[in-house]
Amino acid sequence: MATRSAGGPRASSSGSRLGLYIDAIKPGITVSNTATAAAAYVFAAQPFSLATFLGLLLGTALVIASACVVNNHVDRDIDAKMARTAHRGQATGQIGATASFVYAAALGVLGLLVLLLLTTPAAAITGVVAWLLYAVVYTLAKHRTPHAALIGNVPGALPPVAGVLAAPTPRPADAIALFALLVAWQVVHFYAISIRRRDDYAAADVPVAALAYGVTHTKRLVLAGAVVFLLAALGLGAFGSAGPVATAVLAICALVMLFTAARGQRKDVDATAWASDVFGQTLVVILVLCAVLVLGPLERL
Ligand code: HEM
Ligand SMILES: CC(C)=CCC/C(C)=C/CC/C(C)=C/COP(=O)(O)OP(=O)(O)O
Repeated sequence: MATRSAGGPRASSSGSRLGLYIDAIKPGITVSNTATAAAAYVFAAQPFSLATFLGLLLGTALVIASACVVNNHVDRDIDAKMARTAHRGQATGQIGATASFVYAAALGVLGLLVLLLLTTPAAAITGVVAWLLYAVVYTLAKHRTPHAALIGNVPGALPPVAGVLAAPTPRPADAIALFALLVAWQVVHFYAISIRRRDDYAAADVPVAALAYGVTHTKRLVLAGAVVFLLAALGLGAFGSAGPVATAVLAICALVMLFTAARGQRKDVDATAWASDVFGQTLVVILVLCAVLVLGPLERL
């Protein structure tokens, strides 16, 4: 039977107690997902309200952080077996069940209150739905099926939808195109990760795509994700509020990812190194997407 210390440095700490609690909210994921919500609000809000923007920023960050704490608690056994996650406080046993529960509840309740008081009911409801999908549905599915990636894709694509819905007059086309962009982006992002980290996932018996379908098939899914990203970028220009410059920048990002994805289909390419390149590119692309959304309104002046 699996024990929490197997494969992980149970006795070692990643730093101070505060450091462990910061780590427990997955700062990279919390910050980047919050950024997509905030950027989508700037893109969609006419007129812009600073109070709503700050409420969305804080409320979304707290709700995502809460979901990450729950996920880290449930995942503590598998996290202890993966080199990338073995240092986490819940995996090492330094953050127990009660502390996780209190921490997640405090973050979640505060986040929901901030969203309800400072944004719109639709944005707050989107936050609750995303919390349930990530903290409960994805987290339970991750251990059992490779389709978990597609389930996790939905909450990952909902923060920009919350951003649009926090605007005074949200445009459905913006919400739909941004949702599609994020879904496609995550296909590229996570299927590349599943290849790059496949040994880690194998050690923890997590059935990610690269293990369940094989590396060759997963590479094709990465390529498909890049194609859909291009279509969604064009859709944001054709049906949503993106101007020609914003659309062109996103299309260039899509073409770069497509080119890299296509290069990786060759048999002689080192799959792990290629997947790491793709992963790195997704991080640059999400930054560019946020910048395009923030600067996009300038094109409409
Ligand atoms: C199905 C959805 C997703 C899954 C399964 C997923 C999974 C992961 C994993 C496993 C890593 C660590 C990769 C490594 O170090 O090799 C990672 C990193 C990262 N992900 Fe995702 N991700 C998803 C969605 C998202 C979304 C929606 C965003 C942002 C909008 C995001 C942003 C990041 C960032 C910034 C990192 C690097 C920083 C960090 O490791 O914390 N991810 N993701
Ligand atoms: C408003 C709200 C709550 C939105 C949710 C946004 C969110 C946290 C998206 C991330 C999606 C995701 C599946 C991440 C990977 O988790 P993982 O458990 O596979 O990552 P790990 O292996 O690093 O623990």
